[in-house]
Amino acid sequence: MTVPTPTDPAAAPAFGFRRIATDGMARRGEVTTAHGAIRTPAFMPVGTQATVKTMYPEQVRALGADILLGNTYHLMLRPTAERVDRLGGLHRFMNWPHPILTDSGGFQVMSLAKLRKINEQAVTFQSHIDGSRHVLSPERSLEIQGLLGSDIQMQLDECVALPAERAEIERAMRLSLRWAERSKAAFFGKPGHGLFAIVQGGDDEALRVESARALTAIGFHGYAVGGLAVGEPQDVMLRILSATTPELPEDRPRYLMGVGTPDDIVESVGRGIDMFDCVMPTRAGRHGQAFTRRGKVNLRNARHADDPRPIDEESTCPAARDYSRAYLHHLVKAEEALGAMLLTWINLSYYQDLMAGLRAAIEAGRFEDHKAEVKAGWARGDI
Ligand SMILES: CNc1nc2c(CCc3ccc(C(F)(F)F)cc3)c3[nH]c(N)nc(=O)c3cc2[nH]1
Repeated sequence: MTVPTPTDPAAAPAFGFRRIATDGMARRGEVTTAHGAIRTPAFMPVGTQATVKTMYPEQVRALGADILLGNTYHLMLRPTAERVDRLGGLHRFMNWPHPILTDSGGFQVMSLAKLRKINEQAVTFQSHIDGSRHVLSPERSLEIQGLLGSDIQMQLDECVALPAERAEIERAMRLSLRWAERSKAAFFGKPGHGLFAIVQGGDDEALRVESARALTAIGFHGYAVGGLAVGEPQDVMLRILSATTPELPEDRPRYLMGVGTPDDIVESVGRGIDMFDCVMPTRAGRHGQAFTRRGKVNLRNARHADDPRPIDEESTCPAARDYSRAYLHHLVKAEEALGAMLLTWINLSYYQDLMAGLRAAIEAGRFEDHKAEVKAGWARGDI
């Protein structure tokens, strides 16, 4: 195959980000990619194995999702990136003709694979599916993401779980910086496709500032804040964000990886984050939990057995409006598939409504008031 000549990612014509409004540190923006635009602040549903579990792609789109996440680690193992490429790429494969972001796979290797080893060159590991051996280097990760055809590609990085020794955090942060350089050199920026770097540095503000400044100097289409939502308390995450986002370019999107609860998202938007992903709305849905504007409801709880009310009669989502809590409770207890489907629908709908509300509030210059209103709703507790 022809070796693509690397281009400077910053030069790719159609990939872009524009800020429409700002309110304090909060930003209302729009990312443009080869497969369409992403309204920010944005929540990106997780589609690990080329599907958002229990949802049709048309449904996910109808809820207002502009972009989905796919996973290099899972898809390289099954069905393999080469097969997805032969079948027309991930957009065609999963019938999602809108933007897709893929993670680089390192995080999943460290949390899922067996016998994994990391060195300067790459991560090597054995598949959790069949034990086969694999090598994931910064270059191979981008080759896979390119074969999948994802619109936003992530550099390969090393994320350390917290708490961790400073020396360990520093080692992983510097390796990730060297891998960022190699990723930029290897990135073949087709028009409308972007490469994001990932800031590391654990819970150490000085290391975070060093990582953010070094990555900004290299130059990327966007910047993710990695190494968080790995067990640290919310106040630590927010302190790190407050130290990190001011060091990132204002005219590029920022993506906080793996975050989070509705409260995490509102607080992080207020600290200058534009893009979020989290398994919570989908995973919690499969476990019987509903996210609502009045807080979380656990439909496994017997108190719902005779409750004829829907989850939220004012919701535009049929799953939250047309089904009783008693019925949802029954489905969850009976472990019926429809239970997971309806609750996932409810949760993704709530997360997209939350993001739409934040976007409107920033545009109207009333982010702080809106934040207070949303938090008051969660505190009502009469759910
Ligand atoms: C849950 N907390 C968390 N998730 C984190 C993730 C994964 C994000 C992700 C991407 C794609 C998918 C897919 F399933 F939809 F594909 C699922 C999850 C990180 N990823 C990288 N590269 N660096 C990090 O430092 C990092 C930190 C993370 N904290």
